Amino acid sequence: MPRVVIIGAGGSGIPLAARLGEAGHDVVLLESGPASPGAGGEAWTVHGGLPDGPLTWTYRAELWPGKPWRIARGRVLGGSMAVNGAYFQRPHPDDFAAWAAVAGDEWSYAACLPALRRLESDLDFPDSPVHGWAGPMPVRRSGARERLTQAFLAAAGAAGAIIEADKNAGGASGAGLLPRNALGVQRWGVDRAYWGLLRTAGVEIRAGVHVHTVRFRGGAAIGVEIDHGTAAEFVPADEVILTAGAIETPRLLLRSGIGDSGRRDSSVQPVSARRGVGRNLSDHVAVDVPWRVRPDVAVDDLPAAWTAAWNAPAGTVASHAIELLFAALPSSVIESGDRSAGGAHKLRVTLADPSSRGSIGLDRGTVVRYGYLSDAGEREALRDGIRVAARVLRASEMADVVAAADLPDWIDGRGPTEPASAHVSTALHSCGTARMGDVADADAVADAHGRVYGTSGLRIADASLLPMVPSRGTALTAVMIGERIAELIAQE
Ligand SMILES: Cc1cc2nc3c(=O)[nH]c(=O)nc-3n(C[C@H](O)[C@H](O)[C@H](O)COP(=O)(O)OP(=O)(O)OC[C@H]3O[C@@H](n4cnc5c(N)ncnc54)[C@H](O)[C@@H]3O)c2cc1C
Repeated sequence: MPRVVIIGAGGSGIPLAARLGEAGHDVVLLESGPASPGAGGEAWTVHGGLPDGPLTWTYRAELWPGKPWRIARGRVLGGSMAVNGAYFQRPHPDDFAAWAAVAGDEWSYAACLPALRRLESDLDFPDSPVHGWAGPMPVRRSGARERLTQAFLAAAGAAGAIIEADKNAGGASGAGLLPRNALGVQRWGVDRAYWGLLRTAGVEIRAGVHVHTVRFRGGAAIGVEIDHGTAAEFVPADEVILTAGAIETPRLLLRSGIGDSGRRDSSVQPVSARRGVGRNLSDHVAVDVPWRVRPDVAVDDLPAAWTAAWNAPAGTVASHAIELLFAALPSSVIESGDRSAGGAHKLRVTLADPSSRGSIGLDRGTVVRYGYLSDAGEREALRDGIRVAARVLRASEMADVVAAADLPDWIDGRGPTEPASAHVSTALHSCGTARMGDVADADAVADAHGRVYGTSGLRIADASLLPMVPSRGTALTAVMIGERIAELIAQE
């Protein structure tokens, strides 16, 4: 069997490595961060995923020109899934339809459903025909008896949301409990979930090694160069697969001579001039609407940060699709990991189907330029989303839990650019930076199997491939991509 070297042990890389190993490939998985399964902490905190943490990459970013920001991604076995918020929603069938329109039927909902089922054990719906019951990722919904969450769902229903019993069933979008990859307080990232499979499949894992470039002979990838600081090490491969995430995968390509001449590293031999490398960054802009729980309401000692969401399709509450993400714990608790921290809760409003696109660069300064809200229709849609959040928070169904006097003035204003721009951020769901598509499509970097155009023996298998971000969080999508590319390789 050929020797496959996979770069990046995150949401996509670990499932891919495990499945290729199971299929008998000789697999080496290289990870820049340390090998500490479960190192990122518990599922109700994202403390481990904040900038400057010991297990993160920290980048300078720009939400739109002139609006600086800083972001983090996981740098540890498990990648960003080892430090994330642990909500685990499937993409909607409409998201698959949009991907398939660009990349072909191999990315339709029907084609991807076996991978969706194989990756999970849905502990709430084990008998459902659309769910799996024997996969590595445990899926569970919490908040069914939690007072704040139930008030939010009732208010969303009163504001017009369809109530979804199972947000991962692929039905009409609406409001419901969030599926999560956690058991009690324990986050169950890919590092934990696939650990047994990785071991039995004989995958060789090397952590703490940073891959600098892919090396080529002619247009064929022959291995990778590891940067040890003072020395370099060459790791030979029959095939190299990039699963370094939507920021580092395009940067690796640009460092290795793949991309257009203005973007790629000019000091290396050009390999392929596909101009889509580092462009087409698609992510969710977010506005956090702060609100306070009435002083007489006790907040439950919940295992979850985010417990429920309302996914409103385009044309229902705004011209774009909107997600309202409900946190049943105060933000400072979620971000500090300190249960005794008090403060405001946040209802997160995101633009779920953005048309704005950003870019990733090799620059030493600003690496990620999101290019958010470049279009007036998006700004208006986000304002509409904030107005819906205000309606939900002021609904009679929430009156027993929300201290109405503590809602910010700007939710009725003209935001988000003013005065609410101080509350705008990113949901950290980056996709699309080396996207799939037809070879004749000048912006496509890879085919539907992730094979990079203009090369042989080089493939991409992470969210960089997606033509656009799904209308939900991206963690489950990342795992599915790893599973799906393993299936597509088996069919070649
Ligand atoms: C703080 C945070 C919270 C989030 N919360 C949620 C959530 O609750 N729900 C949700 O659906 N989504 C969430 N997301 C998004 C989700 O976690 C990601 O979409 C998903 O993890 C992406 O998987 P990936 O494999 O593409 O990248 P990652 O999981 O980031 O993995 C990439 C891996 O590659 C490694 N790597 C990169 N470059 C190199 C190199 N040159 N050499 C060797 N190794 C390298 C990295 O260290 C990393 O381990 C969150 C993201 C963040 C950052």
